[in-house]
Amino acid sequence: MEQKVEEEAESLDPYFTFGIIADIQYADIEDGQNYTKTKMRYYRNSLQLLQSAIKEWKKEVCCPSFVIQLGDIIDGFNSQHKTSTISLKKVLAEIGKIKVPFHHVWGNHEFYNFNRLFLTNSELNTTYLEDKTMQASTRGGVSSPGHVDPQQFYAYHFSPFSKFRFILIDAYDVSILGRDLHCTKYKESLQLLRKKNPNENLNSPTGLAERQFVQFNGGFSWEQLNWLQRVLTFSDENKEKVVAVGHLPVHPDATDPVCLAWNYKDALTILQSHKCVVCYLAGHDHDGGYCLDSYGIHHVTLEGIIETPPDMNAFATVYVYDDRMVLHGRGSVSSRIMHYRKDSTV
Ligand SMILES: Nc1ccn([C@@H]2O[C@H](COP(=O)(O)OP(=O)(O)OC[C@H](O)CO)[C@@H](O)[C@H]2O)c(=O)n1
Repeated sequence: MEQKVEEEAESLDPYFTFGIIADIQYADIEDGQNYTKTKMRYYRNSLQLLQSAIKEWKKEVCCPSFVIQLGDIIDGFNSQHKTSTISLKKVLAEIGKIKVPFHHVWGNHEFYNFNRLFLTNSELNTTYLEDKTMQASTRGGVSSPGHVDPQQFYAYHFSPFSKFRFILIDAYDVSILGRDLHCTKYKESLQLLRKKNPNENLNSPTGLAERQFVQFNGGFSWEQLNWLQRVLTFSDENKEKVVAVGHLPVHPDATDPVCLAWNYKDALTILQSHKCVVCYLAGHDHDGGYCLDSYGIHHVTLEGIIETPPDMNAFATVYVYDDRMVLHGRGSVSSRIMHYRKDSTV
């Protein structure tokens, strides 16, 4: 497969290419195990792996047009060590060494370190890269970038090439992470989480029928889902191909169920009801995952940098063509050829 992917990627000129990387979770602390003690986490080395991914992307014949950082850029331990700002600066300095735009997704570790107001005013808010041409018709109710209300959600879309659109969605819109304790969304999220998870430790999935209802996950508000509907309707009508992106996976066959978004079914139903959608990219589950759903949408959950041993790596370059995307994985990321669904628009 590896050789075929490289041959595929080099044989034709792609429309454009882009990089993907997930769960860097940098912290200047000793290596340690994950909560369940099944995997090592290499907190310092994650910065080196980011560096080598950037070197590789810079060396590519066709330099990526942009990179999507799928969330959890620094680890929650930074908060305890009071190193959140310095660690973020270090990671962003590395990212600054490649002159292509990074689109940043927000994951649970962003909220362990920062609140929404901080994130909104930080370099991790990349809504300035959004496509403004259809803003008025789709963004309804959401303030313009720079004045984003932290009570709202962090979601936007952009079109890097004619007839292709990427939509970043906010899987912590409904969540108790990052929200002010007094706001309605926090109170409603806590109420929902407590209803679904009777454990004293709300991070524990023990005994749950719906294992995704843990504190380290979140979900999508109806306001955001309606916005998503409107963007996808535009893309259908405009005969575009859409790649949706979020920190949390939305298909149970592409992840350990404990990593799914709370109301993943609502998001999935919407994505599947629009023939423009060809792919969904996520992070969060460090083991990674993949499935092609019954509607022909490719669900890629990218392996996490944080649990990737120092002598390996985990990132990818995606080559986009008229009939397929070729994902060239590095290290623990499998390469794959992802043909578009037959009914997708041309
Ligand atoms: N069974 C569990 C699992 C975790 N916790 C606590 O929840 C917080 C978040 O966990 P963490 O593993 O750090 O989250 P990641 O986003 O890095 O990884 C998500 C998936 O696990 C990856 O596969 C943390 O405070 C844990 O201690 C818990 O209490 N009980």
